[in-house]
Amino acid sequence: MSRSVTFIGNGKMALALAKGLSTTHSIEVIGRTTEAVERFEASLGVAITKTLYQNADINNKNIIICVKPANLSEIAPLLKGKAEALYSVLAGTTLESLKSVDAHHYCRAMPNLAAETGASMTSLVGDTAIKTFALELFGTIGSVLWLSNEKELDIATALAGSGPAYLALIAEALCDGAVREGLKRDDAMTLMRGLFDGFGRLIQTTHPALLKDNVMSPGGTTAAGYGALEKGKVREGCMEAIRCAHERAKKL
Ligand SMILES: NC(=O)C1=CN([C@@H]2O[C@H](COP(=O)(O)OP(=O)(O)OC[C@H]3O[C@@H](n4cnc5c(N)ncnc54)[C@H](O)[C@@H]3O)[C@@H](O)[C@H]2O)C=CC1
Ligand SMILES: O=C(O)[C@@H]1CCC=N1
Repeated sequence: MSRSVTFIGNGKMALALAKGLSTTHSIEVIGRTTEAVERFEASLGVAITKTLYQNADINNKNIIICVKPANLSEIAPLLKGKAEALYSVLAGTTLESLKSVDAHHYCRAMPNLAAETGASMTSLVGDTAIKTFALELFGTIGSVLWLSNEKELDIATALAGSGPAYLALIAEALCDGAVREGLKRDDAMTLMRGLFDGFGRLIQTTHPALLKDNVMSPGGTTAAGYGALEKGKVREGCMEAIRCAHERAKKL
């Protein structure tokens, strides 16, 4: 395996990305403790190069930084050498502030948790000299979209970065509703998973408004349920979720 990536941080996002990338790339993880990087390797199920911050040399490497935004200033001085490229998944953290880590090129990426199944929707922005490489790297773990500026990336964070959590709320609530009506929990979960799978495919080629029109029969069940969603202000709630998440990204 000739291609390699180095992760800084060993949390949920690093693991999801490493799961998606480990079939095509060799993986190095820089972490705080031997136990943490060993746990990471065990969860990944693939042998990795395990490095602690005190020994970290990022010279000429492709780095994906996956720590919390607040940890960047603490970590930057610990990294020796000049990276080939620094890819950051840190929400709201600007390209300018990434320069506290020495690198030839900088890129912000906003993947989501579906990276672990090779189905992330990842937005990217940064140094156009590495655009092709970045699109290919993150293309390994799903779909990619290169955006024009960082403001757009912060909005993309609210939509596709945080999005799995919003859809999880809908998924759980729909199951709860079915259970309240008397369906067994396991059956409700099976139906919900099948629903999301089919919907995920349909929405690739059908506009959401048309999809809804095709499901809703006059005076039928969908119209009754849809009315309840509008009464519950689900549409407004979704738009507010994006606004609040975007506001938060700007403050991180
Ligand atoms: N979880 C998600 O779905 C997504 C997360 N992100 C971004 O990924 C980054 C990591 O998030 P998660 O993996 O969810 O969080 P996490 O809490 O699972 O992992 C954070 C990791 O940061 C490292 N860390 C924490 N404190 C540290 C310190 N003081 N010094 C050095 N390293 C430290 C540790 O390796 C820890 O595992 C965040 O910046 C977040 O904005 C981006 C897209 C999606
Ligand atoms: O909640 C967060 O801040 C991160 C960024 C996108 C998903 N999780």
